[in-house]
Amino acid sequence: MSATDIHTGAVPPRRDLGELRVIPVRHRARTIGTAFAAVLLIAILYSVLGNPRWGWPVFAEWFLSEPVLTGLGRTLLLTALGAFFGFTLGTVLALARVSSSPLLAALAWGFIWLFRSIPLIVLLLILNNLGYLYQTVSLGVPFTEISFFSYNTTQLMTPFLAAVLGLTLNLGAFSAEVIRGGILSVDQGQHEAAAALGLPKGHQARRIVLPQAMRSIVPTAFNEIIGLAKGTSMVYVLALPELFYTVQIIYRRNLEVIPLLMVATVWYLIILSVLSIIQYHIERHYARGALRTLPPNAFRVFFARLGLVSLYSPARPVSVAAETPAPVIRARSHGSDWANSLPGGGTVEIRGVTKAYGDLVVLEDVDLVIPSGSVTAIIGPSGSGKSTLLRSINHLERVDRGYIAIDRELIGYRREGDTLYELKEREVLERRTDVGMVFQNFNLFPHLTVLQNITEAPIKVRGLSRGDAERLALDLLARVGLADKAYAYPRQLSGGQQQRVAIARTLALKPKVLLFDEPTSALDPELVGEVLDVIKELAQSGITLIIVTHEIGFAREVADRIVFMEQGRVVETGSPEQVLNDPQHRRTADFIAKVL
Ligand SMILES: Nc1ncnc2c1ncn2[C@@H]1O[C@H](COP(=O)(O)OP(=O)(O)OP(=O)(O)O)[C@@H](O)[C@H]1O
Repeated sequence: MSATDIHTGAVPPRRDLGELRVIPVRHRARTIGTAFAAVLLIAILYSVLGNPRWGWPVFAEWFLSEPVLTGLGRTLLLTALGAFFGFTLGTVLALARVSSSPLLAALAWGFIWLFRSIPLIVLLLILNNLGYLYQTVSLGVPFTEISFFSYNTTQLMTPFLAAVLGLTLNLGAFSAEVIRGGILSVDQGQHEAAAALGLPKGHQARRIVLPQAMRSIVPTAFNEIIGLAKGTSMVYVLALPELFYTVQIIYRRNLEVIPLLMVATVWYLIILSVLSIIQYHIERHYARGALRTLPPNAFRVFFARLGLVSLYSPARPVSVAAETPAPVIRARSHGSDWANSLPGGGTVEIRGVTKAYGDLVVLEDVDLVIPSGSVTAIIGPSGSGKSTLLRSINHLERVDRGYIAIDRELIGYRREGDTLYELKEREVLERRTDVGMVFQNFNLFPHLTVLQNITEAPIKVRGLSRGDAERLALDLLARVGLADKAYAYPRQLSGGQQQRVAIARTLALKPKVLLFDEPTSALDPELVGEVLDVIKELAQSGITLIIVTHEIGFAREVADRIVFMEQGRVVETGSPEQVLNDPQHRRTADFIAKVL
């Protein structure tokens, strides 16, 4: 660019820029490192291929020979069976470890402790000698003559069965801890959201918790499987001719030790490479929703290395929409099927509710009746027990004294005279579906698309067909202004959009009562309005709304009644004008003066 250009501010013609040559910065250390790597590689290749003692002709003779391939087949079969049964056992043990039954958890812990302590080789030898300890293996009713079957242990426990059993027990114990680590890594909010939607425990584990846990399970699990594939060589102690034992037999006869060890090594390298590719794809599968953009698949990485394509496809969002064409969404707003089929609001009765965490009394003798179809805002200082009260309404928290009923039906209990019997999990889940809950942190399921988030509970809990559930979900998404986001994953949405999806998800169960736990406090100020607008519209729908909020202006605008809580007690209730403009208690007045 000339000096005149600078003074006049004229932009140089485009072709001038095109003619400029770009010289990338030189990294001297990187160049030396690359040269060193190249020399090292050449030296290794020269030493391996140039030294006749490696015996490559013998390697070539045996690499695809029948006994080696038979041994390889056995290694692969042992790996597959050990991995399948080992991880199945590991999953059961991990679920037992995190279960609320102390005995079950202790039993699982004992199993893991024992089988992680015993070296695999010792375990295999014990199993191989089981016939010495127990002559027969039988199944029957203890202390009676009844027997369903009985086998001779020595005949039953073949070397192959002992190998599969030993590898299964060993991998089961190690993988249980890997799986438990994965389960613990899933946010508590995910469990709560699933429970609040009334999803049964088994379904929660299968559809919500385990798929998310897989992200941290898969890398370590593959380490275990690779260890297992190599660990199968340990079954030589059972004289079972898998890959390693087969080459041992061959080199003892022809004394070509190194070439035959190379045969085994190269096959193990191939197994490991295949497992690594499988691992990459499984990790990629479970990354759906966890990342805003999926990592490229292995083929793309390969072709990108060759410079044939770019590593990432241009601006292609991770959404099913990219793979499945989205159906035409017919937005039906007011007067839709959904709105017409609402069950109407429920009356919430909270009677003498008291709850403590250890010595800390969080709720003390709370008495409230919230009429059907009303909008109640609960306000109060931090730690006053607002969220705990809300969570007690749908039995996410168990109260110590008193009871909570919706339309005269207790949520977590059955009443007989003066006694309350706690309901079974299934019954609690059924009743809970009348009470929807929207959380502060949205708690959407990140591995499911927006549509799947909404349809999960209606299909599982309400028994809707997939088609009906999807129609309902699309209708609700249109109502909250997100019809075009049905096939996106939650992480691809803004906070405000995520919260609107969470509201739609809750509405899909057609609850009588809707609980909002500070629905806007995790949002940036400019996103608060869009969520509040949706809640304002819901206030007209006839559903009973109970909102814990710090948005006093919003509470004034939308609520019929305000409840002020402090130190676990209801201090004052009344219309917004009364509580906010003319509070009866000094503590209410102090709080309002501080927040307004
Ligand atoms: N699981 C728990 N274990 C022990 N203490 C708890 C537990 N959950 C809540 N608490 C305590 O109970 C009290 C009430 O908590 P809660 O979350 O209901 O208050 P809050 O009024 O909703 O507060 P905030 O407005 O800050 O959310 C707090 O002192 C809190 O530390």
